[in-house]
Amino acid sequence: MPDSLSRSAGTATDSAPAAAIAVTDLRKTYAGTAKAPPKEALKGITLSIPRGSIYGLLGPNGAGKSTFINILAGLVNKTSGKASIWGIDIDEHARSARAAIGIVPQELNLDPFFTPREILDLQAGLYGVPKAERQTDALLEAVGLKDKANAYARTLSGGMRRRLMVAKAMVHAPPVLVLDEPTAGVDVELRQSLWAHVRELNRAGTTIVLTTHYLEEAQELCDTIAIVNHGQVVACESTENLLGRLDSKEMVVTLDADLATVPPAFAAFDAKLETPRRLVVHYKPSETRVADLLGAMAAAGLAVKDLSMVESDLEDVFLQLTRAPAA
Ligand SMILES: Nc1ncnc2c1ncn2[C@@H]1O[C@H](COP(=O)(O)OP(=O)(O)OP(=O)(O)O)[C@@H](O)[C@H]1O
Repeated sequence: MPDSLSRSAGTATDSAPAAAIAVTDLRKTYAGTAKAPPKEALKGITLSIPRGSIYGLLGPNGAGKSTFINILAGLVNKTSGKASIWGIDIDEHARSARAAIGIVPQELNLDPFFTPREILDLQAGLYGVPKAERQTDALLEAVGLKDKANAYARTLSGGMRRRLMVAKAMVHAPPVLVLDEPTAGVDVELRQSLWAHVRELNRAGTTIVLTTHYLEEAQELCDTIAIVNHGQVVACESTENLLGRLDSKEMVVTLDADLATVPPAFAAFDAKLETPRRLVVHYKPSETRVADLLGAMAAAGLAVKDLSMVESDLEDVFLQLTRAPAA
């Protein structure tokens, strides 16, 4: 096992890589069948997921999120490109790379006749974690299932099962944990408690990658968001910046008289003259009030005949980025 992995998730050392996951020009084309043509699911994804982050991977159905995760998990063979997990190349050191990642799949595939303790022990056995190093009780406690350690999995609620899945993905103490749609079909209360667990794991040093359809979930949890559409990254920036796109409104002003140029007072507002009588101004509602803009127009001697506002919200941004037809 490479040195870079010989540490627990909670004790990142200087030798730990800056990127928990790094992929370069990752491509996947699924082979066609007699009935279906080949499908290019990933069209050259380049991403660097910072160590210690909670990273959101968003995209509509069929965008390629599962393909991306399954390549990292070693479940799907990439067509081309490079990928490394915790600095370990998935081609050169497939086993070590897989040991650096824990995946919580969408489906709750737990054996109903095993108890949480047995399920975690079995999983630890699969990963070759020596008995003395197993953290079964600590993990069960971390996901709030200590008092259910010996209950049959079939008697656990949906939320408990999902938390057990998280613990199962953590038995080999991977520094990177991927949660695939962790709260699909989960009620609001449970969602909050799952989020709290995810934050706790992250505070303890685990890098979290989350795929979700819920913008609200990504907004709440993730420090960085990548939006994938048709197998391509269409946005990748801090959640703050992405939301910053929302703190943006457009005011379209119809004037009474022609203007030759944009008045200097509006240079800071990315103002444009669409026509000599149509001035478009962009502003941040958090910083600028409409009344101030109108005041500035009056001061500049502009007679406003009519005005309209164009608003955007996170959903608009997402839809704008993901509704574009495939290239
Ligand atoms: N085994 C496969 N064979 C052929 N095509 C596939 C296969 N798996 C996925 N695809 C196709 O590749 C594209 C990407 O699928 P993928 O499951 O990665 O998307 P996704 O973003 O995870 O979607 P969802 O949000 O619905 O889970 C889709 O068009 C899908 O139909």
